[in-house]
Amino acid sequence: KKKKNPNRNPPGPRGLPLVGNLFQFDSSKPIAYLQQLNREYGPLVYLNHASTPTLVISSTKLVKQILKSHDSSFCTRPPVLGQQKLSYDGSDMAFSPYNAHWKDTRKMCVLHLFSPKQVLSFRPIREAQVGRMMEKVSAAAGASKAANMSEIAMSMASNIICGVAFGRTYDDEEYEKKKLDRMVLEAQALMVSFYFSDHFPALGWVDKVSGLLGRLDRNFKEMDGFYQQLIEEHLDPAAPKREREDIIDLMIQLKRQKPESITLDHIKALLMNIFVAGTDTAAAVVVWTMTALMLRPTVMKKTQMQIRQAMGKNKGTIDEDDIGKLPYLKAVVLESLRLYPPAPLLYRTPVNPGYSLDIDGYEIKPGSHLIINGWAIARDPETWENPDEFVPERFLMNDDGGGVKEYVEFEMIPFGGGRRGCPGMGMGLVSVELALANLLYSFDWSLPQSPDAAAAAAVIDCEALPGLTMHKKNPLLLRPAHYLPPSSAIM
Ligand code: HEM
Repeated sequence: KKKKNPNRNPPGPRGLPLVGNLFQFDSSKPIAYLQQLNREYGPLVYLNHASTPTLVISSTKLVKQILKSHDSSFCTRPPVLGQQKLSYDGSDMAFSPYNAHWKDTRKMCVLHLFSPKQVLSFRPIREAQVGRMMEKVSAAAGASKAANMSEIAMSMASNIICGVAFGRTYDDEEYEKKKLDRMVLEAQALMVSFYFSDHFPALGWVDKVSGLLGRLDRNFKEMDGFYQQLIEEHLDPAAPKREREDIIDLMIQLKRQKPESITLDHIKALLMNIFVAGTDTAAAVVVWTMTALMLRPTVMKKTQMQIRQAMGKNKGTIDEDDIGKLPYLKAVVLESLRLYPPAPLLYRTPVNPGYSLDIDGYEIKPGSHLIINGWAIARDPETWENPDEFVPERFLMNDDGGGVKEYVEFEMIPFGGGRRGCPGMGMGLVSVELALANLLYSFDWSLPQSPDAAAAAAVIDCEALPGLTMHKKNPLLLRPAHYLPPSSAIM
């Protein structure tokens, strides 16, 4: 085994005394910052975040070492104050440390909540919400107006999750819905905020004085009240019967079977995960895929042609049974997930704080935090031919379609990997494919006319907002035109 620098850290930028590289990390543009480091120092970069050694990993070869060979040692999350508070101190799955609770919760979710059978049982919710989305787009087309696809995709994804999680959907203008959206957005921002307490425990008071802890507390109480009310409604024997079982019903049944291991806080924390991890990831995939296609008219044409040929002119609405007949669309979604992963950074730290690891000849110190840069990994030139080009064909079995190849594990990681990989992948993918199939089948798309060239360019630029999920910064405003007469295009 080669030992390049047994006693030295991997390469990285010089830091300042005490704070190290902490304040060099540009959290408003994390991907651009990490890409710059990758270019300058290679696929393994060392950063000193106050006293925490932080490693940035940007190649398939290295990510395999972590998520495959050393997964059991690196499947816990670094503790972050905002995430701990909003997850009821790790009573959830996504931010829980790797422990017996996480193992039980993960098993329960995989077996009962996100199983293929359960995902299938939510199919009517997805199809109904995609239908509502199509009505909105159709109204914009009828009025020859631009549709705000960022808002429309978010509303669809959020209504699917509300239906799945607690059996309710909302109108966009409803007060409750606006309140929920605001709370979830605030929670997401608080989860990635910078807390002095995380890096300099002695300066924890700064978080209090700055008002951050107050905001965190208020958001927690608001969200907690919302979950509490939902659970009470589900427990109320006089409540009207719901059409189908939702996640809260399933959790209540599981709690009855195992009252000692499932508490109300566990149910609430898991609801938080489903809102935070399931809503805007799916919306972001729809928006980035439409953006990618608008930037590449030839691929857009080919995708629409393949869908329209496979579905014929009288399909009306594409349903989930049809998706298997659309290999090119599936390849487009995979290529979009490769180049625009909505959650591009994965976070890990050793399960055992004393654990040290040798990566690529460097000894990684105990207690290090790892940032796995999925954005760079999916562009690794050692793995991909023309990595920066959008080529859906790379996922097809052959030139005539003939089926879609699965991507090779760790060559791209849009759903993460190893034990902490996304358990909602099946549910997320099917919603995204159904939405895109319908949008591309029924409408032709163009950019809104704008006298302002900069505003017009922003519509399909690729600037992203910072956060756990990478959203397009400028809303995607597109003009839809009915490809078929409206009566046959809409259910
Ligand atoms: C297309 C949509 C989605 C994408 C791209 C996505 C992506 C991801 C990624 C990158 C991770 C981190 C994995 C890791 O650290 O290795 C993750 C974790 C997770 N996702 Fe998803 N996700 C999607 C949809 C969903 C949905 C619909 C749900 C639930 C309804 C969900 C629930 C979760 C949970 C609970 C975790 C945490 C798992 C753990 O820490 O054990 N996701 N997802």
